[in-house]
Amino acid sequence: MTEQPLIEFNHVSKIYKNGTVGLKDINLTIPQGEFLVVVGLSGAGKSTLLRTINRMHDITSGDILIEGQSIIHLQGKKLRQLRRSIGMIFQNFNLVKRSSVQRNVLSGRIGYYGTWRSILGLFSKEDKQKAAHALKRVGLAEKLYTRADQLSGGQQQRVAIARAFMQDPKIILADEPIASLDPLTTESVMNDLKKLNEEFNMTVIVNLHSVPLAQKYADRIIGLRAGELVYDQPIANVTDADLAAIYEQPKVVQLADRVVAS
Ligand SMILES: Nc1ncnc2c1ncn2[C@@H]1O[C@H](COP(=O)(O)OP(=O)(O)OP(=O)(O)O)[C@@H](O)[C@H]1O
Repeated sequence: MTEQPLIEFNHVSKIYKNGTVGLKDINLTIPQGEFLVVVGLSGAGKSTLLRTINRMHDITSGDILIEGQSIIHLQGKKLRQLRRSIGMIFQNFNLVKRSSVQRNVLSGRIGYYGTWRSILGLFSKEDKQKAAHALKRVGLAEKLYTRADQLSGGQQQRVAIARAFMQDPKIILADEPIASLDPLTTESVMNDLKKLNEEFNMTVIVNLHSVPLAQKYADRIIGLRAGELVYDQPIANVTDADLAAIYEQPKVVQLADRVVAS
């Protein structure tokens, strides 16, 4: 008997209002606990793919299932529950810069609180302890009361990872999490994501431009090109030549596009 995948894309297409094709007939299954890396040229649809999983973007056709349940029509409480179970890491960290690190990390718990308690910031003692623990995990225990904008980019991204951890998510979506970081910091951020994956069996889906990092961290690599899934292999089968092919510039088409666009 095959195990039910955690996430399933069935013939998923996304066309933006202006007619741009974001995703084209994507069929994909992602098992629980996988560290999946999505690669592809800029504009290939990587962010779109990620954002359909937590319904930041709605799809045009097809279906997306999580644990066998379609998510595409979820509303209200059910949608909030879905989003609570999915942590998101952004390229630009998305912290509240003028708030303390503690407050930023605690905000990962908001999905578990009623509206008023969230607005008033009345977090429980347990959650404050959990926040301290989450920060310790990413090596920032001593920064609890520091303002977020006083941290380096790498530290801010690690706070964002601690915030995602606070959600107790099943899935972590990371959209170019290291794009604005130096190589050393990059490794620590990727290691933090890998730890969540290995220690808590969280499913991690990361959009990356760096081929070496994709090869170092992924269990499996998928490639997108112009919204289509053009590559899908477990890491053991991935070759440099495959990855180079995904990143090959479609020169003729691009030149033609520019002429049309100019
Ligand atoms: N809100 C939007 N409205 C219209 N088109 C969009 C929108 N967001 C993305 N697109 C287009 O959809 C396509 C896929 O974009 P997407 O951001 O998913 O690509 P990407 O692979 O993540 O690119 P990058 O690596 O540059 O982040 C692109 O052609 C992009 O211009």
